Amino acid sequence: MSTVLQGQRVTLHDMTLRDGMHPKRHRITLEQMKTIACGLDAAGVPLIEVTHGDGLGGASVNYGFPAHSDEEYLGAVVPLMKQAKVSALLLPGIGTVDHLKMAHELGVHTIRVATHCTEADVSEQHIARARSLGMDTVGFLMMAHMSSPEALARQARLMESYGANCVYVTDSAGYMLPQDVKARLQVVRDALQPETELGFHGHHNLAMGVANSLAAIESGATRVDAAAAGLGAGAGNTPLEVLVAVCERLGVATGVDLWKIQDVAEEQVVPIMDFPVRIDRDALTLGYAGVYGSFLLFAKRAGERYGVPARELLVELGRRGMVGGQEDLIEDTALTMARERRAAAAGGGA
Ligand SMILES: C[C@H](O)CC(=O)C(=O)O
Ligand SMILES: [Mn+2]
Repeated sequence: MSTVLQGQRVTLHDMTLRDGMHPKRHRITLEQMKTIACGLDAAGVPLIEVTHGDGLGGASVNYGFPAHSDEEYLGAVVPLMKQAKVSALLLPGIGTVDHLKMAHELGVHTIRVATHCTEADVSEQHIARARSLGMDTVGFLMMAHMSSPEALARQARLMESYGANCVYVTDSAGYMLPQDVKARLQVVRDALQPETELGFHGHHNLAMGVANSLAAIESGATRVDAAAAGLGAGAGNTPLEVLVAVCERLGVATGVDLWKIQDVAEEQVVPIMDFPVRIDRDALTLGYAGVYGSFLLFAKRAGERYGVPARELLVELGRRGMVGGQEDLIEDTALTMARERRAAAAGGGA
């Protein structure tokens, strides 16, 4: 592998302060946000995402109320950055064009417009507006394991046609194996204009974060997402400090200082975790069953409330093919499963 990747350059995009909001229930404090962002900046991380875990405008009953508004987080972090640029995620329907304008006015450099992998058409106005504002504009195709490489390529081309200068293949469930990543990225790469960048966002539910990121770089990705200490939904994102170390061994240039990023992970990120972000049985089930990463805590809570093991609930969510935006149906499914279990128990006793 080293001969293939030697001499390549990749832009690492930090997720700690956005995807990491999921395991923090969106309650990272402003002080934590600023300290970690400054640590990432000093370590040479070129791009840092900051918003509610579900992107701009995510503050709601459905997705969870954050400790601070997107404006407060972005307003606190952007002016402190010495070299890093800041990005914001936007899911059309949750975030609006007004949120996009607010982020632009606060100095956000990159906007990432995220849709389910079959719904790129809902990103048109947001991508077009971001591009007209001169922003680095990224299309972000979530739950990409649910689409064939060819179907994904058609959606990627739509995003490109709206003005995206980079398109991401997003393994929201941490389900993909390196062969799945390669199959998709190679076809998407071929479908896009050569000047359009390709990106990959991984989750570590099957411990494939680093291997999948390398498969993505081999397939032409020039942007890869990762989080310090892996702080992200499910078993977390690809651990940034590990990816930096492996890239260095392979001769892939990241511009990130390995010792400094290790220290950020160890001294600033691990201490703010509410629980160890690791591959426990429920996070592993997300990856195994192909379930949206941010459903983890919802499933644990609903499982406890209705007496249904989270693992069984997650398997059922996977079977039903539930996708981001259907968070309210998790409780609904748990209720149905609890009723069925009661009925089965009563029937068994009769
Ligand atoms: C809103 C999601 O958390 C976006 C993301 O990071 C993913 O799909 O993965
Ligand atoms: Mn994610």
